[in-house]
Amino acid sequence: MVSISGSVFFPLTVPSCSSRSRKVAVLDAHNSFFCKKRDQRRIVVCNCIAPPPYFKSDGSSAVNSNDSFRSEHLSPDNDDKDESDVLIECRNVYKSFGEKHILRGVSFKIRHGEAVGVIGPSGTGKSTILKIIAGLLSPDKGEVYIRGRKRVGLIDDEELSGLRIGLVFQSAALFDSLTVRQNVGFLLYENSSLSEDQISELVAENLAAVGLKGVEDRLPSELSGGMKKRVALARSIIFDNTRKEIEPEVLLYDEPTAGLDPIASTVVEDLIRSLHIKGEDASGKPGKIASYIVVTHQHSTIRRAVDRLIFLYEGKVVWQGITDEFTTSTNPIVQQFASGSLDGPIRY
Ligand SMILES: Nc1ncnc2c1ncn2[C@@H]1O[C@H](COP(=O)(O)OP(=O)(O)OP(=O)(O)O)[C@@H](O)[C@H]1O
Repeated sequence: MVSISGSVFFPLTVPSCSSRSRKVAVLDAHNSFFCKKRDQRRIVVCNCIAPPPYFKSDGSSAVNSNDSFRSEHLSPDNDDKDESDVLIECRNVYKSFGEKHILRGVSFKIRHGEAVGVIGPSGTGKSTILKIIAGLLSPDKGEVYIRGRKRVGLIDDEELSGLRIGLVFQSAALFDSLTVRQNVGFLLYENSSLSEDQISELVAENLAAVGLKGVEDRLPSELSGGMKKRVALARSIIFDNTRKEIEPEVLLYDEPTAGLDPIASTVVEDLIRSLHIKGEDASGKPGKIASYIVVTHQHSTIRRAVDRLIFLYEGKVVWQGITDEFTTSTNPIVQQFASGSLDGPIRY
């Protein structure tokens, strides 16, 4: 799954072992497709490379990732801290669309083991920064480092850095004409040499991890909104487990609970937690996600699904803090956003 300038690339044809597609489709903002030769651009969402030695065997970091964020602060990062567990760093990132200057010097770090929320008013560039981290957009200025290696191009760079980065779209972005099995196993049908049976087994396992069983043969239209999001999560976490390497993975969630009722939101929030290495998935296994970032507007998601918050406003990080500080902060921007007040520095 690769996107450039707002277009998302997906393999186009229905996956089948006998005829692995050599084409990818470009899904534009209006969900229309056109074909593109796969060889023009490699599709990399899940590459499996061993973690560096500073990760413990259980996948957790040897370094306590949260110590530097015990108190809120405006400066994006604590530079005195050990850098060895930094998975992603945005350094002074700028991005404009035409005359719209969206990101104007965004800097932050995501460390191994972190669960981070990115919040801020609408249109402030939250989804844009996720796409830049995922390698779907390139910054106009500034750098993104993936495990200390500067991203030079777009998504292919992940392969060099040994970090799988998955982006879970707000809309779930499932293929309507494919079954749940084909949607979840999509990249494996396309990119692995696993047999259909092996892929089916992995699909069932990953659906179980998100609390879904027996839905493999259904079409997306036969699922509720919450189920679709869970299928999208299963698709994000599935990988070829016959490869020997253990891969750390970062998941980027773009408004995962938007449009869900409060209970369905809670289900998805808990699911996000359970997929994290500090959690346990629905089938009782430890989660596989090393770190994740959630873009959200929902208070419940802020409270339930993340430990640390990054507040974007007018193209910059204006506040960072642990989740508990969000409602007690004396920062007027944060206070206004947390209370939903019309009075304050944020103007609509
Ligand atoms: N590919 C693009 N081309 C032109 N403008 C874009 C593109 N992508 C985003 N924008 C614009 O950039 C701005 C920031 O968009 P973005 O989706 O990152 O904001 P956001 O903070 O995630 O907003 P929201 O909370 O409403 O989802 C918006 O004004 C949007 O219209």
